[in-house]
Amino acid sequence: MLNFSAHLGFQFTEVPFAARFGAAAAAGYRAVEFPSPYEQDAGELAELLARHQLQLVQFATPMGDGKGLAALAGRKEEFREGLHQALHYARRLGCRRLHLMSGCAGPDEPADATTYLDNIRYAVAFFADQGIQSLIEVIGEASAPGYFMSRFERAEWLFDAVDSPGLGLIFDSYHASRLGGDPLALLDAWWPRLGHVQVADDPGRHEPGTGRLDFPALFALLERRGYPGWIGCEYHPHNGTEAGLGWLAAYMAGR
Ligand SMILES: O=C(O)[C@H](O)C(=O)CO
Ligand SMILES: [Mg+2]
Repeated sequence: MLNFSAHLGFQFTEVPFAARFGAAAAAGYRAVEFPSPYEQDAGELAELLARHQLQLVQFATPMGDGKGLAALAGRKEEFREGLHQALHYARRLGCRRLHLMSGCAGPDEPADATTYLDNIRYAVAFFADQGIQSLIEVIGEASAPGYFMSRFERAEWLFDAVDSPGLGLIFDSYHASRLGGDPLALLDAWWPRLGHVQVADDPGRHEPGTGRLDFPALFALLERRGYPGWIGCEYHPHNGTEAGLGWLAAYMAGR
């Protein structure tokens, strides 16, 4: 049976951030994820996770003022300093996966492959020593203009160059579909490097079942492969988080 994690940046936004932990647990989730814990005190977050018996599945290293820093030529020092802050939170929160976001290039913010590769290699080694897996995710430019890690071809280049089990892919069904690929074929091809999965339907980025993606087939593939990890529910609820959990109840009932 597959395991699902609530994405607290997308779901349960009807209530303030601290209340989302209890709401997710009450809805049956045993794990959560959200990109940035740094505005909250690590001790308070640890207490919320413990009180609601939730695991924290993954979060991102400090993202600067946007979607990360790893490929930004002028921000190498800031990226590397951020790894220490991320490690502090990961240890305190018992989290074993960290997302290294590439950042978005802009007119005054150059990004390049050499900076990115150096930084990813450095971070993968830094976290692997601590038993933490580093993750990258392909996010299309339509969702994040200028995002450096915006194509699966580029991810292939990165994985070949880094060549370490300490690096895994976040496969996000929505971005995979938006990029024009066949999400099932992509998921299958990326299986050996899979570190985490996120789901949302396309179009709309709402609940599974609201668009054209074949989630029964996607879940069957993950089950067949014996996927041991978590599936983050990174979608915008169409009509309220709890009202939109029917797809998950249906999946659970079918197991
Ligand atoms: O944009 C995404 O899909 C990422 O997973 C994300 O939100 C990280 O902040
Ligand atoms: Mg995602």
